[in-house]
Amino acid sequence: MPTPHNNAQKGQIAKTVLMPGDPLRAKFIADTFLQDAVLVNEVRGMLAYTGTYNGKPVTVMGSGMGMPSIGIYSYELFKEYDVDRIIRIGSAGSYSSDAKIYDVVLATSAVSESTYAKVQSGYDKDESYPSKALNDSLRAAAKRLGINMIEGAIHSSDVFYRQPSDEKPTYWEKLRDERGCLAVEMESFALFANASVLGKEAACLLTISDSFISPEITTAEERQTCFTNMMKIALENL
Ligand SMILES: O=P(O)(O)O[C@H]1O[C@H](CO)[C@@H](O)[C@H]1O
Ligand SMILES: O=c1cc[nH]c(=O)[nH]1
Repeated sequence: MPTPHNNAQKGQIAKTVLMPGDPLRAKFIADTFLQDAVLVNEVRGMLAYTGTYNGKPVTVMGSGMGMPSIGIYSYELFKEYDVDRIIRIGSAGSYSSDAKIYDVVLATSAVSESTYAKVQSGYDKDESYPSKALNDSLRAAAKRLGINMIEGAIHSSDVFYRQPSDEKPTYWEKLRDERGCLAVEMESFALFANASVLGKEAACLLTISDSFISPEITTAEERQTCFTNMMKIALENL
C-alpha cells in the first residue's frame, strides 16, 4: 500500500517510528543500534529502516527539513501506516545558556510562526504540544539510562537563514524571554499538530548542535553520528 512518498508496504512499518530530519541519521541508527534492519523506503532518498531493538519492533525514517516535509511523512505514517507514535530526534540551535552543545532537550511545546496547522486543520494557535504520556515515558527512559535532559518550549522555525537585522531585542531573544524557547528547530510544531488531529502520539528530543549565544558549532558528520544520547533515550523508551 505505498503512497506517493513511501514505497513500504503497510506491515513493514512498526507502530513506533523514530524520525531524524536527516535520512543518513536514520541509516546510522539502523546500522548502529537495530537488529535485522531492513530498508523499507527509499523514495526521494528518504530512507526508512525497520528492525528490532532489544526484541521490540521499531522503524527509523528521515523526515526531511521543515514543516511541509515532516507534515507529509508523519501524516502518511499515522494515517496510511497506522503508526501510533513518532519521536522526532533532531538537532537544534540553542537560544539559552541553559542549553549547551550536545545537551539533550525534551520539548514540552513547540512555538511557531508556521501556518501549517491553520491550513491543515484550522488550528489557529501558535503553539502545539507533544503527548504528555510519551514525554513521561521518555523521562523515565532517560532516568534509567542516567542521561540528563533539559525540558522546555522550543521554537519551530520556517526559516533557517534570516536576513541580519539591528532589531533589539532580537527575534530569538524575544522567543526566549517572552515564550520560554530554549532552542530552535524546524519540524516539531507540524508533527505535534498532525498527531493531535489524528489522535496519535508525538514527542521531540533534540541535541544542541550550535548556539545563538556562543560560537560553538558541530560538523555535519558529528550531527549525523554523535547525537547518540537522544537516540538511546528514544530506543530505551521502546
Ligand atoms: O537535524 P534535523 O533533525 O534535520 O533538525 C534540524 O536541522 C535542520 C537544519 O539544519 C532542520 O531540519 C532542523 O530542524
Ligand atoms: O533549525 C535549526 C537546527 C539547528 N540549528 C539551528 O540554528 N537551526
